[in-house]
Amino acid sequence: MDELREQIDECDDQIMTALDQRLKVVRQVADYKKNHNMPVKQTDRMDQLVKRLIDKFGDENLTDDFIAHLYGVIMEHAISLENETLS
Ligand SMILES: C=C(O[C@@H]1C=C(C(=O)O)C=C[C@H]1O)C(=O)O
Repeated sequence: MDELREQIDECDDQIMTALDQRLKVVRQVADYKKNHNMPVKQTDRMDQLVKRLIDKFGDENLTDDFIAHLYGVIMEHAISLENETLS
């Protein structure tokens, strides 16, 4: 049991490291949009992104609904940070 939970902790560390890296890139995207007068929220990109992830990773663990929900939360947070960056 301890060994299994260590594996879960390692997975969580990887997830958080990847999310932090993603948000650093999002801040760069915010700067680009500011310089090019582009809107922060881009629903076409968000839809394409979720579709790509579902096509690539969707299975009995990562269900379509879970991927859509998870990335809804992640992208709304990204949009909040972008708006903060621009204000
Ligand atoms: C990061 C961007 O800004 C917003 C956030 C997105 C994201 O977190 O992936 C995607 C589209 C935009 O609504 C982007 O336009 O690429």
